[in-house]
Amino acid sequence: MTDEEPPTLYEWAGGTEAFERLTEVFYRHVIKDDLIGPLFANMDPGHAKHVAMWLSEVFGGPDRYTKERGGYPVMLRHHLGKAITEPQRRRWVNLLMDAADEVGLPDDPEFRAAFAGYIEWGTRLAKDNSQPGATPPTQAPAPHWGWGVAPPYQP
Ligand code: HEM
Repeated sequence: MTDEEPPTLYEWAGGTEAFERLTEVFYRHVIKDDLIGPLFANMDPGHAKHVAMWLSEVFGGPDRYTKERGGYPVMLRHHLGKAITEPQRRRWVNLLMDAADEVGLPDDPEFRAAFAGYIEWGTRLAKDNSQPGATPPTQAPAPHWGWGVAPPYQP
C-alpha cells in the first residue's frame, strides 16, 4: 500500500456506522450530565444522527450534512445564543472522548491525535459562535480533516 492514498479518517474509524454508534452513546451521556445536559433538554430527536453525519463529512466521508442539512453555516447557527462556557465546552470534549473509548473507535495514536485535533478546533468555534453578538459566516465550506503530521502507522 506504499503508493496508495492513505485511508480517510472516516474509513479508518469504521464509516458512518461507527460515527452513529459514537454519537448515540455520547448524547445518552450528555443528556444525563449536570453541566451540559440542560443545554440539550429540547434536542431534536435526530440530533445524534445529524452530528454523526457532520463528523462523517468532516473526516472524509460523504457530504450528506452539506447536501441534506444546510452545511457549515447552518451547523454553526445551531450554537447561536447558547453562551457555551469553557467548562461546558471541556465537558463536551471529555464525554465525547469517553464515548470514543466506550464504542471502541480506533485508539492508535495517529487516529486519536487527528480526531482530537478536530474536536478541539470545532468545540472552540462552537463556543465562540455561541457568545452574545457572534456573527457566524453565512457561507463557508465544511472543513475537511486529515491525518496532519502523523499519517497512519505502517509497521
Ligand atoms: C466539534 C464540536 C461540535 C460539533 C461538531 C457540533 C455539532 C452540532 C450539530 C451538527 C448541531 C446541529 C444538529 C442538527 O442538525 O440537528 C449542533 C447543535 C447543537 N450543539 Fe453542537 N457541536 C459541537 C460542539 C458543541 C458544544 C461544545 C456544545 C455545548 C457544550 C454544543 C451544543 C449544541 C446545542 C445545544 C445544539 C442544539 C441542540 C438542539 O436543541 O437540537 N455543541 N451541534
